[in-house]
Formats: sequence, C-alpha cells, structure tokens
Amino acid sequence: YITKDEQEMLDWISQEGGEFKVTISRTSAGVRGVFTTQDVRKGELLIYIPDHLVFSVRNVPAAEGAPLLLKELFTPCSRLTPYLRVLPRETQVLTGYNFPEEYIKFLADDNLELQVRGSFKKHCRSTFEGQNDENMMTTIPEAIGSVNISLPYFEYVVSMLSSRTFSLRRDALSMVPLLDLMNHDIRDINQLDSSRAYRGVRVVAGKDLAKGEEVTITYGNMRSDELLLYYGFLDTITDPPRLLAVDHRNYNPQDGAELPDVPLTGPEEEVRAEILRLKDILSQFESRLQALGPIPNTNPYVADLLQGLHEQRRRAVRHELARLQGLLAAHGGDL
Ligand SMILES: C[S@@+](CC[C@H](N)C(=O)[O-])C[C@H]1O[C@@H](n2cnc3c(N)ncnc32)[C@H](O)[C@@H]1O
Repeated sequence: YITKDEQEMLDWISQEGGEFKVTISRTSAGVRGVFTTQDVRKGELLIYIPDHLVFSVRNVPAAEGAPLLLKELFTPCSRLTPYLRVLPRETQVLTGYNFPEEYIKFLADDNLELQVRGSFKKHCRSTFEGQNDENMMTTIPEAIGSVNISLPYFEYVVSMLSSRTFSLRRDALSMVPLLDLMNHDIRDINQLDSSRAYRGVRVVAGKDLAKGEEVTITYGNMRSDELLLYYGFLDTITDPPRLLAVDHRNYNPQDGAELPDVPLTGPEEEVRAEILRLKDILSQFESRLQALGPIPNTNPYVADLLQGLHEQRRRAVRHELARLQGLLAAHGGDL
C-alpha cells in the first residue's frame, strides 16, 4: 500500500520535473520500499530526482551536521515539506545513535557496546550539550532558536541523517526524496548515478526488472553488526551468515578499514590459531548471554533484532569453525 502523504510526495516530485518508473509500497516483511510500476530493462532509467529537491549538509560527523536537518524539520514552509512528511517517525528509526539504553548490554560484546556508548551516543550527547560547537558550521540554537528539544529527539534526527544520506559530492551528505526509500541489498543490483551532467541524481536498473519488483541499492559491503548500528537491521540474505565484523580476524576498533572476505586457508599454524580464537569467542559469548538472562520485550523490534544477531553470530562462528576444522582434516596437517 501507499499512504496519502507518500502519493503526494510522488506527485510533487513529478510536478517538479522528477521522473520515475516506481512507486512506494511495502515488502512481504512489512518494510517500506520502492517497487517498479512496469517492466524495466537493464540500463534504463528508474528514477531521476532534480537537484532542487535534494537536501545537503556538509560531510561532517552526523551529529555535527544534524542541526541543519533540525532546522529544515522546524521550518514551517520548507521547500521540502512533501518529502519531510514521509520521513519515518521517532519510533521507526534505529541506529547506534538512538540505540535504547536498556538494550546496549544485550549486544553482548565489549567492542559493540563501546561503539554505541563511547562513539555513537557519546558524540550525540556532547554535540547536543554544545561541546562541539567550535567545529560546527551551524549550532543547534542557531538552527532552531530557543526551541527546546530532548536528547532522544536529537538522537533520532542524527540517526535519520546518518541512515538516509548519500555521498553525491565529496563534501556533502545528501538526502534525496524517493531515493532514500530504497532498501539495501548487498548484491548491489541497481546503480546510483550522480554525475553532475544531469543536475540531479539518477538510479539506473542494474538488471531487467519485472513490474512490481523491489528496487534496491547497496549501502555497502556491511556485516550484520555494522548494519545494526548504522541502519537498524541485519543481513538476512547471506546464508550461512558472515562472521560479525567484531569477530573478524582483522577487526581493529581503532580503524574502520574494510575487512577482507578472503577465507583463511593456511598456513596450518594460522588455521589452528584461528580455530582457538573463534572457540574462545563462542565460549565467552555464551557465558555472557547466560549471565545477561532473557532479553526484555519493552521494544519487541529491538528485542527481535538482538535475538537474530545472537543467532547469526553463533551460526557464523560455528560454520567458520567447521570449515577450518574440515581444512585441517582434509590436509592432514599438510597445509
Ligand atoms: C534509507 S532508508 C530506506 C527506506 C526505509 N525502509 C523507509 O521506509 O524509510 C534505510 C532504512 O530502511 C530499513 N531497511 C533498509 N534496507 C533494509 C533491509 N534490507 N531489510 C530491512 N530493513 C531495511 C532500515 O530501517 C534502514 O535504516
């Protein structure tokens, strides 16, 4: 289904010179997304949004760019009103920035908890309290005057900025109506084209799409723990699940470097060391879950996500352990 506000936004985009062969609807799991209204051939234009419907802030940490989005949200006659009306509500957005306090410990991992407390939420709070004003182009009071907003509301706005922006130009983070309704598919099917020649942003079909098919893009090569903290969902496509980023042998909390997907195949001592490392992760994880007890159901969406994360983590580690043990057995110590 499509709501009245969503239809009005599509009409507005058309009137403003946008083009699209899609509509807004819901996936079978109930997630809002973008779907074709006709058969579309590979290479054809799916969506074109002209520049004047785009909203950009400087490419700075989300909390420091958020005041400009706040300002837009508080502007009664924003040029983007039809777009702003379809943005998700406070309870419909989840990232590390607004991760509910009571659930943080159920991430059940020191590195994940540290990311949420020591990075996402800490930066949000310090910005909210004015401690980063020195670095900021626009501070919160400059954006919205003396209006009082709560920290949870600020976290929600930061979460939206972080989870709904595209890097169309080097120095900008851009929110693009309709394009920001496309869900993630790691298979990287359809392509974003922001070359400046079009004075706007285009999405081009990456394969033949049948009428009614979902139009996705990729948010990047992300694992479930990264997707959870940046976008509030898990990778449920990859099976068997990939190791969480925090469980990857090259994970380093200090740098955000991409983790290689190349499976470890030798030498033997490295395989043995990796088996020990993964067994250790699994046993520490299980005892931690035991000590934590059941996940509270205050927010069923978050509780389900965490349950899913725990299950994926177990399956991914067990699967990798079996693969490594299989390697040792097959090569009889001759790796
Ligand atoms: C850029 S928005 C996409 C549109 C979003 N579904 C909406 O209705 O506003 C990103 C958000 O969509 C949801 N999302 C995107 N891809 C998803 C997927 N593959 N599975 C579940 N939720 C997804 C997550 O809530 C994510 O934070």
